[in-house]
Amino acid sequence: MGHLRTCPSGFSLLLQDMEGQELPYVLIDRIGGKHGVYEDHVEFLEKHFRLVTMKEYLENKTFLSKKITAIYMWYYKPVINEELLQSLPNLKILASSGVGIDHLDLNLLSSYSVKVSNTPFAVSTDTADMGMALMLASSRRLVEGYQLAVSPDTEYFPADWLGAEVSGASLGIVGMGTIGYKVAERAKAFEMKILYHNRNQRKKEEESAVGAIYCKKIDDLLQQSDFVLLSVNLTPQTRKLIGKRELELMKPTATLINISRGLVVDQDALVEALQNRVIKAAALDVTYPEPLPRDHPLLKLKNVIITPHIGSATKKTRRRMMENMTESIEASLAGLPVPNEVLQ
Ligand SMILES: O=C(O)C(=O)CO
Repeated sequence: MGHLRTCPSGFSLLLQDMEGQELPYVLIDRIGGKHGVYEDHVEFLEKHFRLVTMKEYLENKTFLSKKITAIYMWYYKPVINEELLQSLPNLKILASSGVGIDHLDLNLLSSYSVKVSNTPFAVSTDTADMGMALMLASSRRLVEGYQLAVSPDTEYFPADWLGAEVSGASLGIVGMGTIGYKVAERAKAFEMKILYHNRNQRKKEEESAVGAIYCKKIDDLLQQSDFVLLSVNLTPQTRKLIGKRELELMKPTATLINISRGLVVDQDALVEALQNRVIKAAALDVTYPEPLPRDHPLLKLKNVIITPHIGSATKKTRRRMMENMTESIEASLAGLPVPNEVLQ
């Protein structure tokens, strides 16, 4: 007899009747703390899986190594290496939180016949919102404004304290995937002129829905944009995509916004460009490393705002990511097509 199990996001699986059967053993790094699975997700996860923390696994490796069939990778942990993969002969799937997969060696995982999933659709709306938040905060100098407002000896309404307008400005989106497109939808409401650069041109109807103009050459986008927003995946092709040359092509009044990965930008070149006012400002949700060393020059510049990689950090989105990861693991272990499988 089978029964229908419905996950909260509506994905349904016809599973074998599990009554009396053990739940699948799923390896996690830890519960709570930095990188740990959120404590308020645990009740849900434990209805589906027998969670095994790394600590528990290392203490009882002989028994657990054959039992574990999935890894639930919450924010880059546990770290996957050959030694771990060799020790898990029955591992079928690694479910990774978030959209980026640059922290994974897909060739290595596939050589152990391990499927990989991520959660691209769960994170796209919040990450696009974050791009807009950074653009607005940087152009209207919110952080500096807050400091001015709370300073004990400040004078209000200083004549030289002016920001730049977002409405009506031009926005160049580098990487027009799901997140980039959602940024464009938001920017349209701000009456921005939208340019984009992408490996492939979007369909005409998608372009006209947001009024976006395709730039086959990234240089054209860089030269024309008041704001350049990076929403590309980090791959060998996009590593340090924005370097000295590209920064010099940008307008001296332009702002660079990065919601993708720190390594898409040559950070030394960025520091130099900001110090020498080659570009006006930067607003970064991502850097390398994360966090930056406390004495890093980017942390000292007034024309930079930095947030701690919080693109998808809202309660609902993190919950949806966890549900998506659960669905992918269950589908894989049931031999069904895996939602959000990362195909090589
Ligand atoms: O989902 C990801 O990979 C993110 O970094 C979101 O900010």
